[in-house]
Amino acid sequence: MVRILVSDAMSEEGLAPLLADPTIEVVQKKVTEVENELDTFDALLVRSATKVTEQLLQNMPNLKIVGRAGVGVDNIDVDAATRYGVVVINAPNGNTISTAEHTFAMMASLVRRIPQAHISVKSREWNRSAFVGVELFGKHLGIIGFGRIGSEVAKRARAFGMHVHVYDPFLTKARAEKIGVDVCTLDELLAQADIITVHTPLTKETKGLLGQKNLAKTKKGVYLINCARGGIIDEQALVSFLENGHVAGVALDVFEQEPPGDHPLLSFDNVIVTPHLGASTIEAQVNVATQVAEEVLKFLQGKPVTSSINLPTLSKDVYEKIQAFYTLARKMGIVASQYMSEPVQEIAITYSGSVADLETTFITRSLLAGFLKPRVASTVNEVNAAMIAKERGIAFSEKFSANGNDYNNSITLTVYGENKTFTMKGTHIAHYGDRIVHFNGFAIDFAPEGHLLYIQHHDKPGMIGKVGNILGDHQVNIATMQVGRQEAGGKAIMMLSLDKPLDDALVEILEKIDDIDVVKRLEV
Ligand SMILES: NC(=O)C1=CN([C@@H]2O[C@H](COP(=O)(O)OP(=O)(O)OC[C@H]3O[C@@H](n4cnc5c(N)ncnc54)[C@H](O)[C@@H]3O)[C@@H](O)[C@H]2O)C=CC1
Ligand SMILES: O=C(O)C(=O)COP(=O)(O)O
Repeated sequence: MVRILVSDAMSEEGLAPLLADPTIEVVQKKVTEVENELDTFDALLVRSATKVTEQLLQNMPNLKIVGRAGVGVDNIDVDAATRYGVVVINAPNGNTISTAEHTFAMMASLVRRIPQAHISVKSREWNRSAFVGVELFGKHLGIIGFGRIGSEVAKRARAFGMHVHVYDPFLTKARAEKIGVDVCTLDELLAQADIITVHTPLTKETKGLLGQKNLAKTKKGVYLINCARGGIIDEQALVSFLENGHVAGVALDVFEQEPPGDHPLLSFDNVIVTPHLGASTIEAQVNVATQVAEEVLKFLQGKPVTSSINLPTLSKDVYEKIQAFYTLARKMGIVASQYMSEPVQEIAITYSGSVADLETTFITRSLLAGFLKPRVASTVNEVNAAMIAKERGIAFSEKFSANGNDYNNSITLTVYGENKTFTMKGTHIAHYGDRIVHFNGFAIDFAPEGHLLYIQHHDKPGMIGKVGNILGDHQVNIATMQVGRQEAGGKAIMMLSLDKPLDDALVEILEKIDDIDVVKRLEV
């Protein structure tokens, strides 16, 4: 039974695909309420409240995937998740509209002082002159971060007759022109805007982006809005610009610490606040929960996920095309790693023929994961394979060749070890399966599956018989056997597929046979 922990409040409707699956048990409890069973969960679903720290990941050794029902993953230690081989996915667009609408609600509330007026009337006052606002029409709106939410805010601002200026260092000119916004530098935006709203992720670059220095470049009387992440506008700097009257008003949905406690910002009359409500609509919550639930389900069924933070993303079409090679590559990695039982410095992969035109990132990661699996104690998979290879000083490279060299497609793997170099070539044949067609310099044809026994020997009459007899005497049945040689009477190999794995004693007996040079068990 697969166990999924849902540790933040999530829409039941969105979680329906998981709740309906009889092979899945969904536990809707906080991490602190299930401390004794953390090691039993396969998946963890969170919003922004649960902090997925390295410590939590360590306490959840069975965890395979973290699903963030929302956009920001700053509450998740993605690097640590990657190291532990845990996939992190999010729901990148399910709450875009809700957050853009909330930003607009905050903007209108800010310039018309609606929250303050509301409190006043509820306190039985009727003071119309105290709440004179300004129009949005004709004002200059500066949007910092022009992704999903920023661009939805821009559309609404234009409908309100605002002039929109955008700063986003990653925005392409073509996209900006298509949307018809004025793209400017940060300094230009700061100098022109009557209202500034931030819509970036919280990163090293954006933390404190609107701090002492940049706030000083804004117009006196500027309004500021943060419905993105606490800390993009530096809270301490903000306090001083409110105190000196430079900033006319601030709307905050997010805080450096949530909840903010008794923060000095909360005592300013012209600071309006909401408790991180951008995504809190029925629609957004159904959307994000549905997105992560469907993605987690796909992942658990071994299908590709499309919104992963730490894996290359794959469409269903691409996945279907690469699937066969993905499996072949994994098996080749496992075989090569066992054959090369020595330290390895480099792995070179050449994709030839039809496979060379495919998205090979995943195939390479699969091969690396297969190669590293017999060598590392921790979980290794497509998420962390490249990172672990790097940590272990194993370089890897990919080459592509349109020519399949007698095969419609092939993957050639060369492993450079401390003492020797090993090469193998595999191909996938439709309706036939995975075949290894070159092994260690020998042309051969075997399926990389099950309990394999590789023997390198001198090409002499009777060698196959000797091996066959010994295995037979020890009740080891040979399922298939392939042979190859470089030249008559020269070096030759046998690749046997056995019905059960060989024990050490039998390997030693085989090694002692005259004219046998190498005996290797390969378990795939
Ligand atoms: N208040 C709430 O409940 C919600 C908050 N959010 C937050 O809103 C923010 C934006 O979300 P989306 O628009 O969905 O993300 P997005 O990824 O679509 O857009 C972010 C944009 O920021 C830009 N950017 C990155 N670094 C920048 C920098 N140094 N300067 C200027 N621009 C930069 C990127 O190029 C990108 O265009 C995120 O921080 C997200 O976590 C999202 C949903 C709900
Ligand atoms: O999606 C995001 O980035 C959000 O900030 C929404 O957070 P929440 O899921 O409401 O805790």
